Amino acid sequence: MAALRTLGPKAAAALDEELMSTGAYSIDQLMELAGLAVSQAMFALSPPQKTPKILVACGPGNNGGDGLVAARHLYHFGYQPTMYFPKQTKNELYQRLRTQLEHLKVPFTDDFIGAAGKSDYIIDAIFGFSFSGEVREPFPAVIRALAEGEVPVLAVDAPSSWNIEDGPPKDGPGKGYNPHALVSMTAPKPLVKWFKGRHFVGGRFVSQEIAEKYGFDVPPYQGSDQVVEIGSHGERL
Ligand SMILES: NC(=O)C1=CN([C@@H]2O[C@H](COP(=O)(O)OP(=O)(O)OC[C@H]3O[C@@H](n4cnc5c(N)ncnc54)[C@H](OP(=O)(O)O)[C@@H]3O)[C@@H](O)[C@H]2O)[C@H](O)CC1
Ligand SMILES: [K+]
Repeated sequence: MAALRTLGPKAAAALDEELMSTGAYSIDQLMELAGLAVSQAMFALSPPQKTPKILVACGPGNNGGDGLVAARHLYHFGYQPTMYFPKQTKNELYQRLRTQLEHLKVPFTDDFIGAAGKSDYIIDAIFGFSFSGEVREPFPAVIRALAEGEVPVLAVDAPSSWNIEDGPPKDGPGKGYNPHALVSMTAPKPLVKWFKGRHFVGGRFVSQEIAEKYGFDVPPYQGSDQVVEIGSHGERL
């Protein structure tokens, strides 16, 4: 079966822009749908009875926002999330997402490595399609720990530190990082060519017309699922 078509970083950013302008979506809505999809991918990988303790690492951009939303849904699914969110922007949306978690008494930690050692699963919501260049502080040690750690990782949209077009870094903290699972938001990015783990697509709200305009495929979602599992490189299963 042919692989789903991929969406490069420029097209992915343009799609988000269109969804938020002529598409009439707000960023809050897109992030809520993305975070819900992440939480459903986590549930499909391993239910809370098996892996209750989830460490959610959030970066400063919208990839991190997806992680904040996912953690709230995971809490309601019965998991015990812990947040690592070292670089919070002043943006009001992120403050609200954080407050919602604080009301649920979801803990925030500054000690990623200590928390990782006590976790059953890690969600990597550090960088998505706007990552570029060398990993800057405070993230190199975190990315190194993801690359070298034993705890399985679910990456949101991209394994953080991977180049969106060219895949895994040849050196630096992300060298050798190949997470256990990936959930691509809306469509796989070109980096999936190098990905080896379990792979889901989420974002069940985009019309066929928009998918055609941007040159990607709407995957075969089932029932009321917000995610569908596909092959590592985007093949239909
Ligand atoms: N429909 C959808 O598919 C949706 C997907 N969403 C998610 O949004 C991300 C893309 O979000 P964006 O805000 O554009 O960017 P990122 O989160 O990927 O990253 C931006 C921040 O990362 C920092 N950054 C970038 N490069 C580096 C680096 N080399 N070292 C350290 N930090 C880096 C950058 O920080 P600054 O310090 O420079 O400000 C940015 O702040 C997409 O992947 C999806 O997960 C949305 O939820 C909407 C719907
Ligand atoms: K990520």
